[in-house]
Amino acid sequence: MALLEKMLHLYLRRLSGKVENTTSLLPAAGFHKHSASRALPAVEENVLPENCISSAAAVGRNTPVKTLKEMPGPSTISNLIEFFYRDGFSRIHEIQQQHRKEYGKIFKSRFGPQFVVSIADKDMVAEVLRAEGVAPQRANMESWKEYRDMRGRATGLISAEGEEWLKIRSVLRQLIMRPRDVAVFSDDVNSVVADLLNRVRELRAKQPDGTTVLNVNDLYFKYAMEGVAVILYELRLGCLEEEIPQKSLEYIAALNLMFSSFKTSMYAGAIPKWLRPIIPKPWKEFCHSWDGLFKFSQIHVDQRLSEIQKQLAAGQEVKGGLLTYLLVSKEMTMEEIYANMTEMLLAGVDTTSFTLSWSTYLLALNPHIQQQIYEEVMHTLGPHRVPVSEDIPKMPLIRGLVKETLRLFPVLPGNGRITQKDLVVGGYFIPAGTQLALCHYSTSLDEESFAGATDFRPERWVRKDATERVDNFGSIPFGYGIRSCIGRRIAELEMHLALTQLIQKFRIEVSPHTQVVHAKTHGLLTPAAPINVQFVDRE
Ligand code: HEM
Repeated sequence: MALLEKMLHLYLRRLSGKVENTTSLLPAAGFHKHSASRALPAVEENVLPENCISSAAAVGRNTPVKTLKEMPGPSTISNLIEFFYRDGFSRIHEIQQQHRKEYGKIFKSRFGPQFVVSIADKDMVAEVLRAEGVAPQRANMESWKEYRDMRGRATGLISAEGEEWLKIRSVLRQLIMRPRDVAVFSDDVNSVVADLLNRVRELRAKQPDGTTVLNVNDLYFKYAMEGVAVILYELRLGCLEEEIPQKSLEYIAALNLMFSSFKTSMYAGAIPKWLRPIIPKPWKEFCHSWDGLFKFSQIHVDQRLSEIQKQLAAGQEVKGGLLTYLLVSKEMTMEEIYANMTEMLLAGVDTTSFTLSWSTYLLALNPHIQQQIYEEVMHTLGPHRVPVSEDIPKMPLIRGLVKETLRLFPVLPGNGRITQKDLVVGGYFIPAGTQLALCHYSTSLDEESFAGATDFRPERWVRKDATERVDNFGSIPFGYGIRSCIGRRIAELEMHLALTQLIQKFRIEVSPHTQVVHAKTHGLLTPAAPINVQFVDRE
């Protein structure tokens, strides 16, 4: 009883924001933990439809199907201890592995009223994703929707469902889903990369050895923010300047605050409404951070709208990028534009910056691999030519570098789905409405799919012969199918152009300040300590 009390106490402390929490910017990424402001209808564990025989190839024909009741999994009490007593929230990726070892490739968990089936096998993940309907549901977004209803805001792509989601997705997918759609942003992104290179030079000059840059993620956060802003809002914020303009400083401070308070308030979704008067802080912070995020987007969207109106009034031709198109085409309402700009900014900064940080760390630790990639860059571009998006397919190792980084450190270590129809997976009957956790970290590090799974081998993505065949469902860092990451091509463009030029200009090396950096889950898979490396001039 004392233990239960202690766990409840810890739980409430977390909920009230006194303990750092670890939720995700993308609701599905953090699996189930912030998706239950209104619990899903209880899943009946002991049910099988009549004459239920599995047709799934994985279990063979005419195999009797088992019920969820028969599925193994950790007990509720051991889950509570793991997550709330042993701070499992910062080790979700490791717990995935541990549970897979203990219970197999498909197992169930219960978190209070929430019931989750976890799938840690690439073939079963493929089965689930291939069976998706036209508008898959990732997680229960009730708390996001509640905020939007309360403020009269629209839902964006992350939070929308059904018809609403289909409408927004069909507008955005024609603008940014294919590499050639985002190729038009190459010059804008390259102007941000030029600032990134300058900033590296400025930062290392401040260190006694003249080469070390401390905490590269801080640098990449600003790069990613500037990169997404130039594409989404068609403007430069000046985040990478030595003297950041006051106006931009305020934006950065506001955004940082929003990001951090957003992270500490995600538990709002886990608190039942009736408990809010007793524990008001998470919901208040949740609303406060959304207010800030929407305000930021609205300022920039309105600013662009007024520029367009002035151009039109002066009889000038209106030219521009993504935002201009959305404003001019009127395919979305103003509220939908605000909501999507807000949610895309939210989804596009940390994801890209953590991946760049991990790539940099892996390059520093593996100089011989870095040398191979450098030679490829030299062969394609020489020492001075700035790459454009058409150059990227000619540099398969640059692409392999990003893929391999995301395999070893999938920034979203897991994803979610709520099944929309009855399924048989791994021999178990899973009724519609069941919450699934797709364990991407675990499948990414599976020896069966990736020989030498813990080794950093970007070239495994280049060779596609029988021995090194890469199975895509083993590592799907951007998700799969119709509900996959809409910003994938934007993120890849930003990462490919930045990494190519960093490798072209600098040798990235470990420094005496470099420490062993492990991953921790903070919603996303983040470096648990600062990454400090040297950037040594190539020439
Ligand atoms: C390394 C960078 C990134 C990674 C690894 C990543 C990964 C993901 C993943 C795994 C999902 C869920 C997909 C699914 O459920 O199947 C997702 C969704 C999403 N991402 Fe990304 N993302 C990245 C960058 C970005 C960027 C730069 C943007 C925006 C500019 C963005 C916007 C979104 C949006 C709006 C969704 C929701 C899509 C929907 O529900 O239809 N992401 N992302």
